[in-house]
Amino acid sequence: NNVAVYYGQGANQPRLKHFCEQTTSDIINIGFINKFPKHVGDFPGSNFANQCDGAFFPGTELLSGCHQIWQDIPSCKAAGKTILLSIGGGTATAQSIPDEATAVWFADFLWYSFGPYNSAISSLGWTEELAGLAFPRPFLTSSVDGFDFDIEYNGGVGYAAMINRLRWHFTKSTEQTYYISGAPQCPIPDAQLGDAIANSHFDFIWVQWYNTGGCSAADWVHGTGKFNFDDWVSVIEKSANPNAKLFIGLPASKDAANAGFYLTPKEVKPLVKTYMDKHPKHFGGVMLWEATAGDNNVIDGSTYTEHIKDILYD
Ligand SMILES: CNC(=O)NC(=N)Nc1ccccc1
Repeated sequence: NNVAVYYGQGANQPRLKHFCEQTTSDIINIGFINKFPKHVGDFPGSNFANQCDGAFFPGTELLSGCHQIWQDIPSCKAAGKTILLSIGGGTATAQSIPDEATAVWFADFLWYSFGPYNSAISSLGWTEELAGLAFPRPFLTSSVDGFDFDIEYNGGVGYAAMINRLRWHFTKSTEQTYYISGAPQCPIPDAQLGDAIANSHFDFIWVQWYNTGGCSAADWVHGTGKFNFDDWVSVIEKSANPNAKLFIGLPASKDAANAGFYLTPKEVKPLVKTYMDKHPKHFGGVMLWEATAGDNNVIDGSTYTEHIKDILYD
């Protein structure tokens, strides 16, 4: 079982390698690509909070000086971490995919800009003169292991096409395995990712069981509502990848989510044990929002993230 954490939006967060030097997290979602292309040829935009140097590729909202992330990804991969680039996030309230052509363009952009470096297609010193001729490399020669879809608004159309295009790129690249993951909210069907989950291949689904009362992890602990892990297993079994792994998404500290959703490690343990044992085939582990909050939430001398890791491995 794995611990997946989000990185990139933490308050005063340390650089990425701080988390790659720890044994606690296995999958790190770097968030976010928080602006989406409006049409073919348009660039997406990014935000990684205090990381990067504030410079953008000219004429875009895409950060160009993320030297810490560029430097740290190789050591993260060497430490056996899976590094995914997360698209969307809680602030992408006005983002959407207007049509199929833009979905394919967005997928190509992500692949050539953040996937395996190919000097024939992407330029390390991208300038505006190269627009339309070459893709930029925000993390320079470093590449990610796949893409996470944290689509919280205006979803539905376009994401299945985008993911299927990324899958096409994945099959062309035999040098390593690439992954697709998603972070739906707990109500079923998820308005934003339901269509994509049904029609394109996800490897990991980490449900945000901490934003919506009635189906949350806190509901299970408090004996309210209906925590719906079982129902999400059924969704996955009917999806384009019936073997996708299902993770329990949780807030890593009290102030990392809306009031009432945070659970202490003692409260989490029976929940994780119950569903790990009930669904051994689909249970993938726990996702935490987010890395820095978990690191700063020290309980009995261990971080929250360490407590979660221990619960999964005890
Ligand atoms: C993995 N994605 C999220 O956790 N998104 C999100 N909106 N989280 C959140 C952060 C603070 C308050 C409520 C939700």
